[in-house]
Amino acid sequence: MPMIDADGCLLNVSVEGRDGGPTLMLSNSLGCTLQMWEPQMKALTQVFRVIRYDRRGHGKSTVAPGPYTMERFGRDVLAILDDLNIEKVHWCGLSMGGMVGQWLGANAPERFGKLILANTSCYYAEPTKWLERIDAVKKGGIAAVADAVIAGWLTQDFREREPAITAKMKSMLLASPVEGYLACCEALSTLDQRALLPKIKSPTLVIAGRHDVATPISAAELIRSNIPGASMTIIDAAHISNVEQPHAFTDAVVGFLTQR
Ligand SMILES: O=C(O)CC1=CCC(=O)O1
Repeated sequence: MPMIDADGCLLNVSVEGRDGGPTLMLSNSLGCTLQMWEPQMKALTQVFRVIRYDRRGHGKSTVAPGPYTMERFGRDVLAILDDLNIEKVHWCGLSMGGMVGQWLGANAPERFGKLILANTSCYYAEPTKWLERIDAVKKGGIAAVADAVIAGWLTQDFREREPAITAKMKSMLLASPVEGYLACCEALSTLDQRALLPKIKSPTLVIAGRHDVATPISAAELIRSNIPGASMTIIDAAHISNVEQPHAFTDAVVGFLTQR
């Protein structure tokens, strides 16, 4: 896996899949590493060259000092594409990954074919929940918020049915570097990309989770209705819909990206 330098921050990047096929870049949710895409990798790598990466402050990437912004995350992605000498990719980002996708779609449209913005938001009307989370993590580490976060990621039904997958997701969250996690929460506490959405011209699919309370269907609808021509699919899942409903998520991604 290459480590790619983005203005002094080393980003852990993985490139797999069909050589010469169209390229799809995947972007993670807060508190997740590139491993969150494992349920999709077998199917996606048959059709696409797939790029995954750990956002700065997460996984094996450098925990560069904050503050972080969506622009910083977007410029990290452009640094990866430049380093790999890739002109254009399709984008699928979940949660924070979808927020970075909004920034890229509006600010670097020539580098992106189609966009998939899953379980995401363009702004938070109530940023206090992020300030409370920052406070709790500063006092008690990620363990202090882990159960509540996991309850938002996966429905109770899924957690009871799939305890091993749930435990794996919780370990991933708990392994997040605290400083990187906090810097991302700070970026979320000031998020407002509403003005960017009408500038997005790429064909866009918005994916929402029927049981997602972190970024509810109303947040997805706000994004869909402000991006010209965007469509929306609702999946029977909570926030991390690609893990909770891997087949429905993969089918939505492949269907949208391969349709003419
Ligand atoms: O981790 C969460 O609580 C949910 C979330 C919101 C933005 C994001 O990336 O994850």
